Amino acid sequence: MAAIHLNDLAHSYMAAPSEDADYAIRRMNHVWEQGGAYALLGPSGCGKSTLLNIISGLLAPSEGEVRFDDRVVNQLPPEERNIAQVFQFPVVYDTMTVYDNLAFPLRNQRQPEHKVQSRVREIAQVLELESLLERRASNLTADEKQKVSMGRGLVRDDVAAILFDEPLTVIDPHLKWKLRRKLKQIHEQFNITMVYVTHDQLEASTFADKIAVMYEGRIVQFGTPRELFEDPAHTFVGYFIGSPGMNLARISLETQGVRLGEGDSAPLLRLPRTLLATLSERNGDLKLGIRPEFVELEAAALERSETESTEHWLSGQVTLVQDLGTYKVVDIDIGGGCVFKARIEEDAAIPHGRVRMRLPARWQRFYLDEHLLDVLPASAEVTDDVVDDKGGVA
Ligand SMILES: Nc1ncnc2c1ncn2[C@@H]1O[C@H](COP(=O)(O)OP(=O)(O)OP(=O)(O)O)[C@@H](O)[C@H]1O
Repeated sequence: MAAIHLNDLAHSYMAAPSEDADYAIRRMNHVWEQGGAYALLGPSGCGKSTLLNIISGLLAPSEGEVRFDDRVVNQLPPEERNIAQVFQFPVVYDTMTVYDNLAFPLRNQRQPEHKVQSRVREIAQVLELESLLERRASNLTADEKQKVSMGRGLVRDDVAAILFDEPLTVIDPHLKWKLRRKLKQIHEQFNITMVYVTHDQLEASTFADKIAVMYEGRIVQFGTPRELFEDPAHTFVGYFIGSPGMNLARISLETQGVRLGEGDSAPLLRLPRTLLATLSERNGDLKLGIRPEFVELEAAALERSETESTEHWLSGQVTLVQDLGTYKVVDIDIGGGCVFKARIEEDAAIPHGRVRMRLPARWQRFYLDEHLLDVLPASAEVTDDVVDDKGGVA
C-alpha cells in the first residue's frame, strides 16, 4: 500500500516537444493518498490513459518522477510496481477456468496452494463469481469476464493501488450500476487506493470520494463532487460537470456593475462596489459563472428570501423549454449574446415570453482567464432600487 506522488510530471509522445500543446501530460504535481477512492474524469484525449499508464509503468514519463511513498519508481517495470490495472476490455485467459485466472497472479508469486485457494475463494465471493469458478473463461459474458479481470487485480494482497481505465465500457447499462457499487464495497473492505478513469460524471461521483478533473493534460481541479459543483475552479469544470453545465458569460466592468456579454444589448448586472474594485484590479479575460440550478426565475425567487430582495433582477426572453423528466431546463436570452439556462422543478409552471430572473449573489462565481477568482461572494450591498438602461432592476 502506498501514496502515489507525481512530482513535476510531464509527458510528450513527441521526440522534441517545444510548446504546451505538444504535451499529453503538462507539468503537474499531484498526490493520490493511500486508501483513497478517486476518479480521474475528463473528455476524450485529455490524457487520462497516459497518466494511468505512467503510474502503472507501462509508459515512462518524459519528465518528472513517480514516487510510491518515498520510493522513486520511474525505473521499475510494471510487474515490480505492485499496481493492478483493469482496462476497458477484459484481459482474461480464455482457455483457463475462472479459478485458474484468479489464481494466476498468486501462482506467479509462487504462493502456497492453500493460500491461493483461500484468497481466490474470498475474491470470488466478493465479486459473486463463486458459481462460475469451474467455467472456462471463454464461455463467460462480457461483464463476467470483466469481473474476472477485476478479481485478478484484487487477488494479490500486496497491490499498492488498482487503476481502472473505463472498466465498465463493455458492461450492459443495467449491470453498470451494480458493478460500480461492488467496486465501492470492495474499496471499503480492502482499503486499497483506487483510481477510476471515466468521462462520465455520474460514474465518477458515485464511485469516488474525490474527483480529479483533467483538461488538456492538466488536473484543473481535485475535489469532492460537491466542491466541483459549487465552486468549479476552472470554467471547464463548470461546463463539464452538471446537467446542463454552468452558465458562463464574458463580463466588462462599469461603474455600477458589469455588462454581461457584448454589444449594445448587453445587460448590466449591478454589483457591490467592493467587489467591483477587486475585479478592476485584475487584468485579463473576466467571466461570470452561475449554475442553472441557482438561477431564480421570478415566481420562484419571490417566494424565497426577502433578505436578498435588494439583489438585481435581469429580464429576458424565454427561447426554449426542455422537459427532461425529473426537471426542466429553460433557455433565457438576456441580450448581449447571452443565453442563460435555468433548471426548474418538473412541476414548476412553464415560463414563456418575457421573464425576470435573479442571479443570487451567493452563487455568482468570477473567473479570470478561466480560473476561479478568490473573491468574496457579492453580498446584498446593492441598494439603489432603480431601473437601469437595459430594463434590469437593481
Ligand atoms: N501512443 C501514442 N502516440 C502518440 N500520441 C498519443 C499516443 N497515445 C495517446 N496519444 C495522444 O495523447 C493525448 C492524450 O491521450 P490519452 O489516450 O491519454 O487520452 P484519454 O483522456 O485517455 O482519452 P480517451 O478517453 O479517448 O481514452 C491525445 O492527444 C492522444 O492523441
